Amino acid sequence: MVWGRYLLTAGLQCCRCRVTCHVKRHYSFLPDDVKSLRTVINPDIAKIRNIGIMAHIDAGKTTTTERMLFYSGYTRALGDVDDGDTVTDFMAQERERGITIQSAAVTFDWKNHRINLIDTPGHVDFTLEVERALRVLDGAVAVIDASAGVEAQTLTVWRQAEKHHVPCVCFLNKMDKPTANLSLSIETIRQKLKANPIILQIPVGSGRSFTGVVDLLTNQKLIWKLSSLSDDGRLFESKPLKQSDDSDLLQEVSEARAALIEQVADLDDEFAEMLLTDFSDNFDMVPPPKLQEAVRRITLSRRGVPVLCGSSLRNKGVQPLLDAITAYLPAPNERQHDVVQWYKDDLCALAFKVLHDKQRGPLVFLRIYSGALKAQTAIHNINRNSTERMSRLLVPFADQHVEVPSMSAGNIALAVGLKQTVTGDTIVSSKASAAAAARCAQDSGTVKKNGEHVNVVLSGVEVPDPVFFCTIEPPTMSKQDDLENALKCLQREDPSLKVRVDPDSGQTVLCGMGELHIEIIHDRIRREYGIETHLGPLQVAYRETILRDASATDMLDRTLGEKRHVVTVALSVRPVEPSSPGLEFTEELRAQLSQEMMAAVENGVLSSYLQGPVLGYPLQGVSTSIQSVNMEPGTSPAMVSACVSRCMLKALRLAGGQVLEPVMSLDVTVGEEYLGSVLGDLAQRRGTVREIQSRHDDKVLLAAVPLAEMMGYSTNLRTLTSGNATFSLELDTYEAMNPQDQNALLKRMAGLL
Ligand SMILES: Nc1nc2c(ncn2[C@@H]2O[C@H](COP(=O)(O)OP(=O)(O)OP(=O)(O)O)[C@@H](O)[C@H]2O)c(=O)[nH]1
Repeated sequence: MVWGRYLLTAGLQCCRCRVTCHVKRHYSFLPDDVKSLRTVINPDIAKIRNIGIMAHIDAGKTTTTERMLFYSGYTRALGDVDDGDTVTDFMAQERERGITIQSAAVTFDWKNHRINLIDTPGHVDFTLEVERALRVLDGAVAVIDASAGVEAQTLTVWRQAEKHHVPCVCFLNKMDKPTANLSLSIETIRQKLKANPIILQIPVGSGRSFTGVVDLLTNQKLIWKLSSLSDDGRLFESKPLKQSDDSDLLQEVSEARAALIEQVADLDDEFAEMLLTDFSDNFDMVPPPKLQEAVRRITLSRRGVPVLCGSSLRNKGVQPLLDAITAYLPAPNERQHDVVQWYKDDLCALAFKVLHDKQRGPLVFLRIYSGALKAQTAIHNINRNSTERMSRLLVPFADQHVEVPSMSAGNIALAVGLKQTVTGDTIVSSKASAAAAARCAQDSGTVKKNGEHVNVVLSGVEVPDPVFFCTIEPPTMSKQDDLENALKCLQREDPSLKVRVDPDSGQTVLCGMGELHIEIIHDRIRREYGIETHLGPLQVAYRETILRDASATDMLDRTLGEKRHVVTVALSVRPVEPSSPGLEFTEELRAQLSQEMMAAVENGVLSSYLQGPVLGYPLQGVSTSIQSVNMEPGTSPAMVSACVSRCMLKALRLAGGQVLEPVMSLDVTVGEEYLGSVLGDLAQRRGTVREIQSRHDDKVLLAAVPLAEMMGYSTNLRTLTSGNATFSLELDTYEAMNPQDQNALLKRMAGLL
């Protein structure tokens, strides 16, 4: 049986209604024709779309993904986030909490195209997951709640997509809500995302009577006549707009289509020229495929963003969204990736995610940029300078995996057996291949020779600094090794989780991106590794800086065994902008010191930046200038480092310390009647209100609040507003604490409060 979408043209007998249809009806596939996972093969690269879905929390990413899987024939029933039975949210916590934590890669086919789709989490604690996904994707769908317009997290993710030059399509979801507003949503795309929306569809009906859309390219009306709430929306009518249709709709469509043609002509010279040459009499006669090609060029160059609308939950508008993904978003070979050219047809892949599977060990998600990956072969990891063997190769289908013998460029694959590879590593076929690529890069003359591997390694994923930390203890000392192993595995999966040992207490410390992040890690250790751990109180990752310039000198004279080590150091420290370089040597010193001694001095300075003079938090905004380093022959680099560190401590103490606290930007959307209580609560949390916006009956509160005051905020907000508020929190900046607050913190830390 052929799968894919059926088109029953006028006059054919429709298999569902058993009557002769006079309109075109579209089907995703026949009712019992569920796609077999075994049919996964390597597709033509031009037909691959590596796509991410990004959005604000609760905008409907998971629901939309589920509908895509269903309409493309990979699932038999519609998953529902509210019932906890979706395919992509497969971790136990995800099902229980109804939110997406880990990006699950999903592969499916739509109209002869292979779509590799990554469902990305909307919660700010998991921003790194989004960043990782964007690094390896070629295009993205931004799902926006049409009743809210662009919200905070969409903006954050959009900026990340811009950074990686990822072309996007917007899907205005939840058009079935009475408060859905197309023009408001479009305006927020313009205002907040600073993007150029290209409206490709006009909704038919609004709120509960939203029944479908008019496609402005073809003037076709796509209507989902759902007979009941359980109707799955596979069947929809597609018929041309007629003069007998509602006159307001006809007028709206005519104006929107004219505006679309004008806008596309403004943005695309080729289209403008064709319009003036061939259709100057009547622009409206321009053939839909020509319009589509121009919209594609505009999308790929990010001069504009196609906008579609629908309601995933009510099963309307998802099939046209899939069509738009294949029509407007780029194939892998239409994207430029930094170092890939040097590998030509040799393998070059990026590990962008690691998962731990109890049976199979680490599973590494790889984006293949060039060449092919074959099961049961050795690969070379350039970052670790190691060669390891890949036992099996899988195609990820949410929590199921289909085994394949090989995968070609443009695809996303899951490798089994790679024990050393971590997120961000570049994988090639052999050491010789990496060397050949390096030679090729150097011969081209366009790349400087700055280190053996630098030019041939794909840029990895930026990991933000964690803002929260807490101690973690196993139930008994006998479980310490198990805990260390669990944390090692979790860290390989999640580079935003940091683990360190407190030098004073010897306790293990977890550092994460937020309360929820740490809570989830704690939960996973219990569920997946069977260890009941105890978490200490959650603490804020403060930083420190200095208040003024200061200089110091120090001398170290120590005899170890037979050897005498004598070194004298003079240096000065000064406060600078956080982005300024943290260490300067005079020209004279550069000439005088060997490479080894320079590195030893640098070590001494950098290690003292890890512990500030006030409370021992890492330092930022400090620059050190080394004035002199004099040593007697035979002095070891370790002694030089030790002397520099001691001297730094003196200088930093003289310079006076200042604690910096992380300040978050907070967005709260709340019903108007609860605004007063939310504002009152914020005032008690040292919050500063920046703006209060109106959105329908809701208020959107934008504020800055110190992270230290945000512990337990979600529970508190829920109580204050009886569950009628949502919020998002994002690190904004580090700010100097005022003397009163700093004193209170010092006392608290000393156990005096
Ligand atoms: N009215 C309406 N509700 C929707 C629609 N799509 C999704 N929802 C509801 O919105 C809520 C959030 O949907 P999800 O699909 O979990 O959203 P998400 O963006 O994946 O959420 P996170 O994974 O937590 O970021 C659920 O209660 C859905 O039932 C829609 O088209 N209309």
